[in-house]
Amino acid sequence: MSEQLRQVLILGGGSAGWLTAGLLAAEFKRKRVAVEVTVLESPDVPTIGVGEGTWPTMRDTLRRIEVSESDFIRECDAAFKQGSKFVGWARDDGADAYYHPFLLPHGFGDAPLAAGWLAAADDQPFAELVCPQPHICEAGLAPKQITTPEFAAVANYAYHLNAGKLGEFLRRHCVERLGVRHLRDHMLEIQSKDNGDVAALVTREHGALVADLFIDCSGTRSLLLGQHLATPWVDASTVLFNDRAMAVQAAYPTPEAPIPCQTVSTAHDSGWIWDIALSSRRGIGVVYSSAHCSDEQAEIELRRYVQRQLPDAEVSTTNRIAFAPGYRQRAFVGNCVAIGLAAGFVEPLEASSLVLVELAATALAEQWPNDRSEIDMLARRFNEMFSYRWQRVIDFLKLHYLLSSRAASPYWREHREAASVPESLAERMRWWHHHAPSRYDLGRVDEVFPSASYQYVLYGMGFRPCLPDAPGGAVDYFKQNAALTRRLLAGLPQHRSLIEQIKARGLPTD
Ligand SMILES: Cc1cc2nc3c(=O)[nH]c(=O)nc-3n(C[C@H](O)[C@H](O)[C@H](O)COP(=O)(O)OP(=O)(O)OC[C@H]3O[C@@H](n4cnc5c(N)ncnc54)[C@H](O)[C@@H]3O)c2cc1C
Repeated sequence: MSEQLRQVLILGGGSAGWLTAGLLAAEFKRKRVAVEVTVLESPDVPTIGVGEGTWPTMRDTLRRIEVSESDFIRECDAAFKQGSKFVGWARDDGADAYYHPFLLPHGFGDAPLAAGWLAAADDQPFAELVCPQPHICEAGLAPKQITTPEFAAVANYAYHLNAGKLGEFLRRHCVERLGVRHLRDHMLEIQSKDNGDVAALVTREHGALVADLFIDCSGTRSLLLGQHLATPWVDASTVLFNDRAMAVQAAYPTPEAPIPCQTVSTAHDSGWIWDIALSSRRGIGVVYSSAHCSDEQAEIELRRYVQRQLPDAEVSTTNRIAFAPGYRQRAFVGNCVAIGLAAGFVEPLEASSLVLVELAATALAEQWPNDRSEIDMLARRFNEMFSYRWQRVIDFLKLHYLLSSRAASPYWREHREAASVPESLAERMRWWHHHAPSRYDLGRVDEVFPSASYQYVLYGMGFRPCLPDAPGGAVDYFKQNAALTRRLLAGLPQHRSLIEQIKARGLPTD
């Protein structure tokens, strides 16, 4: 007899728990499937409190969850993000900078843009030649106008947001609009069935909570997949060395100060510093490797950066975070699936964590099993897909370190040692000496980082391939990009001004 899945229990009420609850409940509502979604969140264990930069997928995620973009911007102190600016990653003197924007290069796939850029030989950075977004960001402009409907873009965008407020915002929406049940209680132990499936989570106040499927969003503790089921851990620390972070919040100098529309990632001797501009404040943090840098030195780097960028700013106390870079070899075992930090985390570079949450929860919602007999099939597909995704994320992040010429500190030199480079990346690097990254390099649906992202980072970091193609029609696309850039610079509002207008009037909803 088939056992239909009627109850799903999500352990954890951080960003992963609530995004997952929202995506599942909204999909069940659309499909008229009667599945009860419960979120169990401990009053004793705080959420991690960071994770403020997103990927453009977040627009589709919020739209699917059926929230209003204007409300989200108001309530989560959100601002727009059009990509990342990398400062000082290529050279020891720190004077280099390049953009990884969210818009694809203009003419991508239609003309040999990289060959055209090399032939132009006028020192213009690749991203600036092929994409308007670096120019839009440098001018402090927003990616849309007040007349652009919610979630629609003039220039592709993601968000910077307050992680604590996002959880609160999603909780309210999920409970009030999507019928999600919320329990604030601490899980004490896990009960199992004879076949190894989880039967129930035993809580302090509500006793044993049974469900058909359990989602582990318990953060780095990974209580179900890691501790209870002991699924193997894939250690990524030999490839990506960072394992510590410290974060502060800094006030804008004046209420009118511009809001940067990109994440700024600035390299230091043993890691890098993120600078994420919300509408209400900047979130700034240092990421580093404890094997290469003491906590004291990292804090000095962080304070020095804040002092340089925002002299005299009011700065919060420091939030210190330790993490182990890696991921669960299988995130879906029996009737348990891990999403978010419980499934893994490598480091915050390029904001790859929340996007994996969105992809995992969407994959689960869209392929919801009809009964228990389908779970094992789904688990195999899910594990194969996410193992691939983790490997691609690790390769892409490693690329940022591999291409650096920084040589003054062991951290950067060791990042280039062959033993630390995954063979999958080393092989692609050999290929990219004579070919521009293309869809043939990364062929899956929903690649987290598409081949355009590799072009932006490779060429931004100073990698100069020897491409056999003639520049062909690339020059026409460069001219079109320049014309498009002029039009956008003339037509887009200042970022802060748009945020203020949205707060006052809201965006159109169709
Ligand atoms: C330094 C740093 C910077 C980051 N920056 C980014 C970024 O810019 N962009 C990005 O996409 N991601 C980023 N991330 C990752 C991002 O923070 C996480 O993906 C996101 O916050 C999701 O966390 P989570 O919900 O999995 O875990 P958590 O926020 O840790 O939530 C865990 C939940 O589990 C609950 N819980 C734990 N134990 C129990 C128990 N016994 N009973 C009941 N409940 C329990 C807790 O109460 C909590 O609600 C960053 C991570 C770090 C470490």
